[in-house]
Order: sequence, then structure tokens, then C-alpha cells
Amino acid sequence: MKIALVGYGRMGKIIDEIALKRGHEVVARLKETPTAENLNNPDVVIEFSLPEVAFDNIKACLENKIPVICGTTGWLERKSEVEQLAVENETAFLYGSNFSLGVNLFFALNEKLAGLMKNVDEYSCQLEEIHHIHKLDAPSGTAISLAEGIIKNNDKFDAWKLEETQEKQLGIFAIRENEVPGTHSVYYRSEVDEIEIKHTAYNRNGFALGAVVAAEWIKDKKGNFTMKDVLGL
Ligand SMILES: NC(=O)C1=CN([C@@H]2O[C@H](COP(=O)(O)OP(=O)(O)OC[C@H]3O[C@@H](n4cnc5c(N)ncnc54)[C@H](OP(=O)(O)O)[C@@H]3O)[C@@H](O)[C@H]2O)C=CC1
Ligand SMILES: O=C(O)C1=N[C@H](C(=O)O)C[C@H](O)C1
Repeated sequence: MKIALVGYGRMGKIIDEIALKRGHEVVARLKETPTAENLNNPDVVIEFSLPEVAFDNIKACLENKIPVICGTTGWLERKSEVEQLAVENETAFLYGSNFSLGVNLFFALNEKLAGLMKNVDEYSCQLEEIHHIHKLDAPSGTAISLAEGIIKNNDKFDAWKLEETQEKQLGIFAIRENEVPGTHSVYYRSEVDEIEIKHTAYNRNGFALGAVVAAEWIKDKKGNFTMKDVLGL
């Protein structure tokens, strides 16, 4: 398969290695807005860039009818526009806040626990994420997905906010430390004990592998998808 990489930083470089190991041809490694010319006619684009440029990058690819796997976080206020573009241009779009198998299993565990806690009043809930000091957005996209999973399964909560916990509002606390690849915790605390579920990424390889697997899966599909579709979760 011919893969174009839009965004060629920490993630783009690892994705490049994994794509080549899996027998794919990387036809573009872009650090600029994609065009029909510089994309070099790929089968799929894998986009890991920056919050402020992701929308324009994705739009350019979809308008050229090229399916996009997007891992960039921090731009989701325009996600519905992107999903409409995928349908209008008869191509495919898949956003994942986190492409690792471990985190997608963690998402499912989080939703199960949220449902269990729905009828238990003794516990408060709070989220924490820890990332490297270069990360531009806060909270992480993964933490937002975790909060949304809790809200969907536990009607005690209807919103999330950065660094602030209130009645019916989940607090997400973001810590930036050294070169941490990505650690996420969900805490339930009572007056007598604490329940914690936690995912710790040792490196970025799981994110990159998941993005390439998603690219292999999305080829020749049309519409909007998530990693649940790819993994059958
Ligand atoms: N979904 C997931 O599983 C994961 C998501 N992420 C997310 O991916 C994103 C990228 O992370 P990371 O790789 O660490 O970030 P980096 O800053 O290392 O890489 C971003 C890249 O985008 C390039 N870039 C800048 N402007 C443009 C543009 N207009 N078009 C295309 N590329 C551009 C940068 O170029 P230059 O070097 O010149 O600035 C750089 O190469 C973040 O949003 C992060 O949250 C990260 C890991 C996993
Ligand atoms: O910026 C990162 O590094 C990561 N970002 C993603 C996020 O915002 O959730 C995924 C992963 O945690 C690493």
C-alpha cells in the first residue's frame, strides 16, 4: 500500500519505520499542507501534525478523495465538518485519540467501570494524564476520550473540565514531565479507599503500529470510523 505521512515529527518518524517493516511504500513525508502534488498519489494518508494545522491538512486530503487516518489531537471542535467532508467526497476518515491496542482496551475497561459506579454514591471521580514537556495540547485527546466514556455510561457526570472537579463535572489533571510517552489514570475515591485504573505507554511504538493497522483496514472503505471498528471492540 502507498502511504503518505502528513506531519513528520516524533510520531511520523516511528510510523515510517513500522510502515516500511510491514511492506508498505511511504510516498510522502510532509511537514507542510498537503496538496495533490506533494502527496504523490497515496492510497491513504496518516496525519500526525499539530492542533492548529490538522483541520486544513485533513480537509486537503479528503477533498482529493484520499482516506485519512488522523492521530493529531487538540482540534476536535471541527471534527463534524471533517466527517461531512469524508461523506461528500466519497472517501473515508478515522480519528483516533490513541491508536494503541492497550489504550483501546483501557477505553473499554473504563466504560465498564463507569457503568458499575453509576449507582454507587460514595466515590468521586477524577482523571490524570502525564505527558512529555513538548506536548502542545492539554488535556490529552486520550484523557478527553476517557472522560467522554465515563459521561456516556454514568449519568452522575455530564461534562469535563481541565484542572477542575465539580458536581457533575469530571476534572482532568494534566502533568507535563520530562519525556513521558503517555500515562493515563482514572481515580475513584471515597472517604475510606481509592480505586485506580491506569495505562502506561513505555514508548510510542504502540501508537504507531495502531495507526498503520488502521490505515491497512480503512483502504477501499467509505465513511467515518473509529478504532472500535478496526479492532472489533
Ligand atoms: N492518536 C495517537 O495515538 C497519538 C496522537 N499523538 C498526537 O499526534 C500529534 C503529533 O505528535 P508528535 O508527533 O509528538 O508531534 P511533533 O511536534 O513531534 O510532530 C508534528 C509534526 O508536524 C509538522 N508540521 C508542522 N506544521 C505542519 C503542517 N502545516 N502540515 C503538516 N505537518 C506540519 C511538524 O514539523 P516541524 O518539525 O517543522 O514543526 C512536525 O514534523 C499531537 O497532536 C499528539 O497529541 C501523539 C501520539 C499518539
Ligand atoms: O502528544 C502525545 O505524545 C500523545 N498524544 C495523544 C493524546 O493527546 O492523547 C496520545 C498519547 O497519549 C501521546
